[in-house]
Amino acid sequence: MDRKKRVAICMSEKKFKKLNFQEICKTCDEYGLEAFKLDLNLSLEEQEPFSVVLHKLTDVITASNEGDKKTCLILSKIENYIKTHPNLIVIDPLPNIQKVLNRFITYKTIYTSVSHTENIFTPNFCELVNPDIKDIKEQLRQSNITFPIICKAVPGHGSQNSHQMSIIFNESGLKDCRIPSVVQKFIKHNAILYKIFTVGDKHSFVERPSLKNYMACDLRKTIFFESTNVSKSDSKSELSILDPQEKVKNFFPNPDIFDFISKSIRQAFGMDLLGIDVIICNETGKYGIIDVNAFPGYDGFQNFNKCLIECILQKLN
Ligand SMILES: Nc1ncnc2c1ncn2[C@@H]1O[C@H](COP(=O)(O)OP(=O)(O)OP(=O)(O)O)[C@@H](O)[C@H]1O
Ligand SMILES: O=P(O)(O)O[C@H]1[C@H](OP(=O)(O)O)[C@@H](OP(=O)(O)O)[C@@H](O)[C@@H](O)[C@@H]1OP(=O)(O)O
Ligand SMILES: [Mg+2]
Repeated sequence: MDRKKRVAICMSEKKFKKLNFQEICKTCDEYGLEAFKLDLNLSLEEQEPFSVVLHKLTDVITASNEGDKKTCLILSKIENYIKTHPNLIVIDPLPNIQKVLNRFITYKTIYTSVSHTENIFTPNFCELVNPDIKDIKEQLRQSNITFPIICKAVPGHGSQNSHQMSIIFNESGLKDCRIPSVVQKFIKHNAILYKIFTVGDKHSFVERPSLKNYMACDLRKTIFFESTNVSKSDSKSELSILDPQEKVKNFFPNPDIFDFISKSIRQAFGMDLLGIDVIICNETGKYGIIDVNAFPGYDGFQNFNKCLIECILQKLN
């Protein structure tokens, strides 16, 4: 009898726990596959055979991008292994993961692939590399970015400051821009965020809390915040409470547009496991893509394990 095909899974212990590795093993077994934890500290050859690598190596790749020597060696080992085993299925391919690790590249990729359509956009953005305020003002002008702006760390995943952000309301706040960073125009969206979770050709979406309708203001001080406190399913941030006197007209989300966004982003990034953050502009009703993540938490995605294994099987066949 043929041996079961083996799926090598490689991620942080924290992610293994969240994913519930035992459950994944069970589902794999039901579908005729065998899952095991790949140990990057051992030789990969020693752990053969395996046909698929399923990973969340965003933290490893980011540390390596940032020059950490030990992590560079680990990453080279796996990259060389992939190079010499062209039939190995890697979910998702490492070069494609790089696109979501740098927010500037992420936004450029969205801009050039999906944002030309009528209802979908990515808010105007630019990369800041020079702390000179005159230069920052000029960059904002050239990129057509008006206040308020949101300033984000360049690495979107895995770095210590990936999730530290600020909202800047006026020119005097520009001194608070972290350098380097990516700046994006703030879009008012009635404090509602939609997370589209994609697994291969399937997706679903959930509603989450988000930032309230901030407006430009000459006197207002910069707000610094941790994005991890704002848009989780149980977040109760004071930054999300709409002004009581504000009358808001909510747009009902259109599942067909989410379907289109999921397909377009999957194609543009060449990835199967994606989290896509979308807000609906409360003035135009257009769908703004503000963030793309590799292998997100999938909190609220029904039958995730089954969809994941079906996605793997599709690639194997
Ligand atoms: N351009 C924008 N306009 C308005 N609000 C925004 C914008 N960009 C981000 N936000 C708000 O800030 C939050 C964090 O932004 P973003 O998703 O880029 O951060 P992140 O750290 O990459 O998040 P994640 O936890 O998804 O990895 C969003 O959930 C949303 O509430
Ligand atoms: O931990 P959570 O379930 O919140 O998942 C978050 C995930 O953390 P994890 O890797 O531990 O799963 C984050 O990855 P890192 O930036 O930290 O690499 C990022 O993808 C968030 O977008 C996910 O939040 P979501 O978009 O799904 O709400
Ligand atoms: Mg996000």
